[in-house]
Amino acid sequence: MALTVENVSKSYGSNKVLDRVDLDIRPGEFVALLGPSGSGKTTLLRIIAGLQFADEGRLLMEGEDITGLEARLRRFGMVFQSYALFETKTVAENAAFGLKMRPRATRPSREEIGKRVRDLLDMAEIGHLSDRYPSQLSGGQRQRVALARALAIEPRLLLLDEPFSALDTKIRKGLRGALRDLQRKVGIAAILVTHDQEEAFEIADRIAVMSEGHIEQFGTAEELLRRPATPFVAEFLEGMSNYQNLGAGI
Ligand SMILES: Nc1ncnc2c1ncn2[C@@H]1O[C@H](COP(=O)(O)OP(=O)(O)OP(=O)(O)O)[C@@H](O)[C@H]1O
Repeated sequence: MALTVENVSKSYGSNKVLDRVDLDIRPGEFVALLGPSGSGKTTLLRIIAGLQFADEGRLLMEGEDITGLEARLRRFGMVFQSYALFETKTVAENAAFGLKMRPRATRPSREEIGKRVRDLLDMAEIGHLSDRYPSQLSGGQRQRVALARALAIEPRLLLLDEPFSALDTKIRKGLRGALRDLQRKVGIAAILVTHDQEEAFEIADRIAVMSEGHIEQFGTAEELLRRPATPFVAEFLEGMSNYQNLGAGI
């Protein structure tokens, strides 16, 4: 397994927001955490990222126990809803940031950084924008920069929290394919938080449907549609029964 989440629980005061969550992510797999607002998706992702810590349970990355490891030592790439680019740096400088910040011993040479950044920007189809500043980009282009920056550090895992939710529907749909292609090419496992059923179905290999702090069912789109494990899953995915017609995933 790439990542194993084992028996993770988290409470805020008397509010239990995660209740004994288990999740296994295979190498190279794209997993979506799908559920309504407040179901605990972001909390689970933040615990995986090391930005918050579980009250109970363990996290294993490639067999290594990372439960107490601080975020910056996990070597995970992260993309959030807000673009969080450096406005005074160009696209290429933004993408190179994580690499340039590395201690000298593990930092690639300037030439290697330049090449890696160029390759990633090309893969994200924004190579022609490398000298622009964020203010000169569209929302979709900014998210592509954020994605290239997250991947530049050669992360062990890519974490995405509603990365497209601030964008309009048409751009969002275009970015789904770009994200999936890029993740496949780079070949690392990824976890996407979304409340959008269609987005999860289109991008993910497997989907964890969450409700009230636990995982109702974890499976492929086909498994979830054919054999919903609970009435909640059946109801939450009700509108997706014609998904085959969208032509992806299953
Ligand atoms: N720092 C916090 N302090 C107290 N309660 C919190 C905190 N963060 C989250 N919660 C609560 O935990 C529950 C789960 O929140 P979380 O953000 O993980 O859900 P979500 O499924 O990601 O929802 P959304 O799609 O709205 O972001 C919610 O009831 C929320 O109010």
